[in-house]
Amino acid sequence: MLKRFLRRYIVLSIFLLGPFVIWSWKNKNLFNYSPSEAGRSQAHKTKSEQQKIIEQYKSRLNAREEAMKEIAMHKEENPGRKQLPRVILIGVKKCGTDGIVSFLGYHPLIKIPIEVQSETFFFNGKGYSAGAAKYISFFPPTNDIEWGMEKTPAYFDSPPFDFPSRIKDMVPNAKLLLIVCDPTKRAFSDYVHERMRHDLVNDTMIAEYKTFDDYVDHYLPILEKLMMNTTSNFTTNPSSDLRTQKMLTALPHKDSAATLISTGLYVYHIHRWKRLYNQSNFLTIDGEDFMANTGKVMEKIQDFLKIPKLLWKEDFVKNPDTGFYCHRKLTEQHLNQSRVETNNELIASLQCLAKTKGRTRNGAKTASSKTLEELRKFYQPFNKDFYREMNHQYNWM
Ligand SMILES: Nc1ncnc2c1ncn2[C@@H]1O[C@H](COP(=O)(O)OS(=O)(=O)O)[C@@H](OP(=O)(O)O)[C@H]1O
Repeated sequence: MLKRFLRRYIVLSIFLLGPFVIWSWKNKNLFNYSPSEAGRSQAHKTKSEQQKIIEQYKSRLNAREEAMKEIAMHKEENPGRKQLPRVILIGVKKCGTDGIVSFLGYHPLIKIPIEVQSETFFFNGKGYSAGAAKYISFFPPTNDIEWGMEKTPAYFDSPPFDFPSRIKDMVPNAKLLLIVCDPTKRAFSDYVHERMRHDLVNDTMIAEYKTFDDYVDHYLPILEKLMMNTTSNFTTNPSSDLRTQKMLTALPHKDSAATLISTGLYVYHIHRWKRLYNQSNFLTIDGEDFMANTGKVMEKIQDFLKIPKLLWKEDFVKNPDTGFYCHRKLTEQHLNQSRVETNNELIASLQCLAKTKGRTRNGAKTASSKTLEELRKFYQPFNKDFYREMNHQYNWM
């Protein structure tokens, strides 16, 4: 069934998109056009150039609508059943996990457990001992072409040390997504999050530390000391440093507040996942890239999952008020717009993340530059090791 569906989608796409691909290659210079910002940067293009581009987009939109109809029909004939998910987003907390899962939720083949706001906390929660039936109960029914998905940001650095095998054993074929980000910014974001939680429910691990400066003043020396005593002493071979990996993974049980800093020591946490997962079933996303180029990253994720690319980069539009990308499905109406919409009209048409997202990254809350600098210095050698380990140059400061 899946093969038949994919075959029809591919044939339809080739039929409708083939001429478009050839045409767009020949007209590369026109390709700065983003209809999601229709009218905003079009002054330099002639009317006929704009018209050509719009017509090409219309063909793509038709192909997408046809694919959506196929999926809806397939869904009607095959309502599916409750089963294990096929995608799990394992973290990292405060790096954009909500953005990934919320935006993927606009894909008609991705099904997330809405009742628990997509977070099951199954593998690191009390329910784990209840087994697969309990886990399955979280997910909406899925058929052969649909993908159940959950995210629990704390999985990445959750104890016990063999935590990844909990997932691998129960859902052996699941694809894992991981989003990492600048650990200094992550730590501050996590602090603000925990502080808000404290103000709301009066129960968090950082209650005593009234400011981020207070928190870092207390905890950074503790972490520095712990890491000084590692065999690798800030450098060289974190993969062989099993003792440190285990020590860091056990930290949440000993002193959970320390995780605001220890979570960002990615190079030590990544190894236990790498032992079980390879590039075909584990995708790591740079959260800074996700924030700056949301649509591009969403396309990359669909490629990795090998699902039809029905979310396009043009479906993500920056909110001029917050600077964050939001979802707005491109339609013919946007292409036909005869005038530039106002900011208010634009904002009203966007599907953005909840207001609890975007507290620190857009500068609404800031930390002292001295504290941030101290943290940056601490993370620097570990970041470098992580870049080397991942064979990717992340541009974190
Ligand atoms: N599109 C978009 N809109 C709003 N916010 C965005 C977006 N993309 C990434 N982010 C950043 O995501 C940060 C929250 O990360 P998480 O969703 O992983 O947080 S959580 O672990 O689920 O609590 C959140 O961190 P804060 O700025 O500290 O609130 C945002 O900076």
